[in-house]
Amino acid sequence: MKYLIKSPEGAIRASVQLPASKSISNRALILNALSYSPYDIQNLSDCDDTEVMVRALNSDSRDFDIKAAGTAMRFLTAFLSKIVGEWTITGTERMKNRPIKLLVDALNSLGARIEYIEKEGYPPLRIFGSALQGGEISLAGGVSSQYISALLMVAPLMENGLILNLEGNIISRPYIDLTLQLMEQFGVKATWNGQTIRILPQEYKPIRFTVESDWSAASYWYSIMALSKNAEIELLGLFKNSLQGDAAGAKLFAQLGVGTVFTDRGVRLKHTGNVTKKLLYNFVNEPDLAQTFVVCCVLLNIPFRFTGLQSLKIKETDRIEALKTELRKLGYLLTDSNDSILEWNGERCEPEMDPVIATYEDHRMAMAFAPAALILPQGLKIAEPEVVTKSYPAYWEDLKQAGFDITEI
Ligand SMILES: O=C(O)C1=C[C@@H](OP(=O)(O)O)[C@@H](O)[C@H](O)C1
Ligand SMILES: C=C(OP(=O)(O)O)C(=O)O
Repeated sequence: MKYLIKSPEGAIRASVQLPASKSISNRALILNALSYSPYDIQNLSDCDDTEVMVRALNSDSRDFDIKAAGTAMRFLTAFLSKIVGEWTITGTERMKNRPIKLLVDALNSLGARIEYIEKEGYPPLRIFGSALQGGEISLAGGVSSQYISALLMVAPLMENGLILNLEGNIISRPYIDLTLQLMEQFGVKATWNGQTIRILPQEYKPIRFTVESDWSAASYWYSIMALSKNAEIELLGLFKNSLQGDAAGAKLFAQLGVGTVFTDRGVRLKHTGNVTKKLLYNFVNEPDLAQTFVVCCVLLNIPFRFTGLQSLKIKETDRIEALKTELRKLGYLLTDSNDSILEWNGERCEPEMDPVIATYEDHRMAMAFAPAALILPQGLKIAEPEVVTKSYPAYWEDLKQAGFDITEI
C-alpha cells in the first residue's frame, strides 16, 4: 500500500488525543504482573508493541511472537526466565537480527537458562524459567538500555538481588530512569551511584496506574507546527513533569521556532519566530527523536550536526542509512561518520521526479516524513504507511482530522 499525503488547504486547527506511551505501557504491564495486581492499567497504549505484550502475558501458550517490539522482546526474556516452565520467544525477521546476547549472557550468569534457537546472539530464544539467584554482574551500557531495564524489573525477585555495574558510556539513560521511577511507584527501591545500580530482594506492591500520552509521538506534531505558517495545535495528555525522556523534544523544538504552553489538559504549541541558524545536538538520551529532527531541519533548510546516534543502527531498521537514502530522493545530501554522527551542511542534489518514501518497517520513518507534505507542492508519497501501528495506530486518522488530504494510491 502507498499513501499520497497533501498539505491542508487552509490553516491547521488540531486538538490531538495522542496515543499513550508504549515505553510506559510495556513497563507497567510487567510491573503489574510482577505485583500480582488486581487492577487493570488505565490508558494502556493500543499500539502493536503493547498489544503483543498484553497477549503474551494473558496467553496459555508457551510460544510467544512479539513481532517487531524491542521492549517486549527484551522485557519478556527477563520476565520469562524467572517464571517456571519452558518458553520460546520470537519476532519479525528484523527482530531476529536485533542483538540480544548481552542480555542473555547477563541473565544466564544470574542463574537463568536461555538458549538460541537459530543464530547465536539473536532471537528466537528458548527460555527455561526458574528461580534466579541474582548477584553482581557487569554489563556494557552503550548498546541498548532495554537490556538494563529488563534486568532491573526482575531484579527485586532474584534471591540475592542484583548489583549491576554498567561499563562505559550509558546510552538512552532516561529510559533507565523511567524504569526505576516506575518500579518505585510499584513499591521497589533501587540505588544508583556512579556506574552501579543496586537492588535488594523486595516485593512489588499493586497500585492503580494510568499511562501518560507519548512524548515521542508528540514530536511529529511539533514538526508539523515548525513547518506550518498558520497552525493551532493542542496535544492532550502530556505533562510538564513527565517521566519520559522524549519530553526534552519540547525544549529542542524551541530552537526551531515552536514554543510550548502547558495547560491543564496538555500542551498548546505556538510559533515564536526564533529559529536557529544551525542545530547541534547529542541525541544519546533521546534516540527516538532523531528522525523527527533530521527531516524537520532539512525541510526548514537548517543545517545540523547530530551526534550520539550509535543505537540507531540496531533499531527497527538502520535509521542512519534509511534517512540518508530517503532524503536523497527529496534532494538533500546527508553525511554520516563514526556510526554515530549525521550531518547536513545544506548540500543538495537533484530530487527524484516522483519520489516514494520507503519506510523499512519503521513507524518513525513514516511519521517523521509525513510532515514533508506541508513543503512539497506535489505532496508526499509514502510506502507501507501501515507501519505506524507499532506505536501510533491513529496517526493517519489524526492527520486527516487536522486537514491533511490522504489517499491510497
Ligand atoms: O526502554 C524503552 O522503552 C526504549 C528504549 C530505547 O531503546 P534503546 O535503549 O535500545 O536505545 C528506545 O529507542 C525505545 O524506543 C524504547
Ligand atoms: C526503537 C524503537 O522501538 P523498540 O526498540 O522498542 O522496538 C522505537 O520505537 O523507536
